[in-house]
Amino acid sequence: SLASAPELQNQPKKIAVVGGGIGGTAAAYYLRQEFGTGVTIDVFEPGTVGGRLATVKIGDQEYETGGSVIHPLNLHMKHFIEKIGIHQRKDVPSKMAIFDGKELTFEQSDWFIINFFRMLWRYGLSFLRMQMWVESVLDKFMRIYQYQQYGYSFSTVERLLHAMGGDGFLHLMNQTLEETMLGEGFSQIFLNDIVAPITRVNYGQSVRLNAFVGAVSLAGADPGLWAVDGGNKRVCSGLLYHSKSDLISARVTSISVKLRPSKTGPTTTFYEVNYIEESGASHALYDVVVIATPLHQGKSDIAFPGFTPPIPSHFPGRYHQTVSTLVHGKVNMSYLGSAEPASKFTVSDILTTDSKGCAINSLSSVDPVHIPQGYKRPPASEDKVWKVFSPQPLSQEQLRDIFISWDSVSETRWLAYPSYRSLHRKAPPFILHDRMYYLNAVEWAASAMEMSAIAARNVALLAHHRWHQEAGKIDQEDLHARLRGEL
Ligand SMILES: Cc1cc2nc3c(=O)[nH]c(=O)nc-3n(C[C@H](O)[C@H](O)[C@H](O)COP(=O)(O)OP(=O)(O)OC[C@H]3O[C@@H](n4cnc5c(N)ncnc54)[C@H](O)[C@@H]3O)c2cc1C
Ligand SMILES: CC(C)=CCC/C(C)=C/CC/C(C)=C/CSC[C@H](N)C(=O)O
Repeated sequence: SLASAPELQNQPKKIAVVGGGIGGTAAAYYLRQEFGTGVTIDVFEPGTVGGRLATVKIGDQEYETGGSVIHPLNLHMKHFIEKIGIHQRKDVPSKMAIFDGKELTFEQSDWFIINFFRMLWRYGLSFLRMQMWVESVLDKFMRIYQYQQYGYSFSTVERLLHAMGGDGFLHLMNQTLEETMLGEGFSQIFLNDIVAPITRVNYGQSVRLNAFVGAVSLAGADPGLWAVDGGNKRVCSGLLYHSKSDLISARVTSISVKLRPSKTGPTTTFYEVNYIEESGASHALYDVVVIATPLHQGKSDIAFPGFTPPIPSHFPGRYHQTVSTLVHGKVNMSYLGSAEPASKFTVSDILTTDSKGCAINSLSSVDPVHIPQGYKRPPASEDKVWKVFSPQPLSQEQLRDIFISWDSVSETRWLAYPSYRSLHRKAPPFILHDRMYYLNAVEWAASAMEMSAIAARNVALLAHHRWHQEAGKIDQEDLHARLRGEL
């Protein structure tokens, strides 16, 4: 193997990270942590640092148009903001409603006790049982932090999931959320009324996505979600700065292996990264490469000529389109089938059921990325910013249905996350070649900021252990039992 060549026993001299989203910048941060100050880390990013963490300006304020909420137990994201010295956005209490394309079928009250009894009346203990099920998945999920703390890494997404939750987690990847929850005794009505609206707002997909990403989606409706003051993408620029990496504003077009004689005799292998920057095409040699962008149609187009076995530019499976439309205007209460006066309507998140009449996945009143002192979210009677998630761009007619007036519309068409409909096809590997790694393989388990951060730490550890031939830190079984009592 290339990693066993004697000249590789020292530290690598140059590492390339392809992609400057949360995955790539977190990888740069953890690679610096693993390999120390002697290595040069170049991060290639042709667009804005942040990738799918992005904001748009409306009036004088910025609003999140991509990844927006972070779970209170997402420990890497928490660690990043502490390290960078930025803060959580001030919390503005939110209120949820469910819309079936004709009317609001559920509206959260300001009072916890009223919500509790409404849910109990309609769905018995299903709501509480669902929270307990998600908590049990999260409990196992949290094991990854201890494994990573001790330096353990995994060569595939399946091994990583297995280390967290054993066969049970692999089983979640092979079953739909619908099958799993029906099997756990939840009713089809509960799935249609409550679970589907959550999977629709969070992944734009039905309850027939795999049960692992389904659980992550339900966790995305937990209380205590947070965001970063000034915009989530600040984490990416902060990590880039802290990792002391060099940002190269360029698109990588191909990566191939190059052999070079070394001073000591034996030939050394490098990766030649070809890229296009504003001034034209260029290339550079690296010891280690981390790909931190999805290798899928429409997401990136990187050729890997000359590898045996071949590395595809595009792995099987496709990314799901979610269009995020930010509208500054007044919502049309009669579109929501509501007779409530707009001045009293303070719901912030309107989720939708999987019914024919519903062209949108969600409609949310959004707050700016920085919450000014004394800020109160305006009621629906006032002009404010709404975010619509839909599978297709909204037509003028749809806009006229949903809003009575508006003065700005900003549309972002995202190839947002994998289409999780086809059940567990094997995820792509984390290791593409001896010293070339693929972070976004993790998105086939679930796509979320924290998932990219976990994969970033995993590939940095993998790169380090494989460079130094520390096989005992890769793909170890029974870590949970072995580390019990260690922390
Ligand atoms: C609308 C939407 C809402 C979401 N909401 C949430 C949420 O609330 N919470 C949550 O946790 N997650 C959410 N997500 C998911 C989350 O945003 C992603 O999982 C995460 O941002 C992925 O980060 P990444 O760095 O792995 O990939 P990306 O952010 O896609 O970064 C990849 C980068 O690589 C660059 N690139 C592509 N090709 C090349 C090339 N050839 N050379 C060099 N660079 C290249 C791209 O420009 C891009 O910047 C949401 C996603 C979307 C789209
Ligand atoms: C990875 C773990 C354990 C938890 C992450 C939970 C989480 C924050 C999931 C959200 C995933 C996602 C793709 C959300 C998209 S929409 C977000 C928000 N509702 C919005 O309207 O912007």
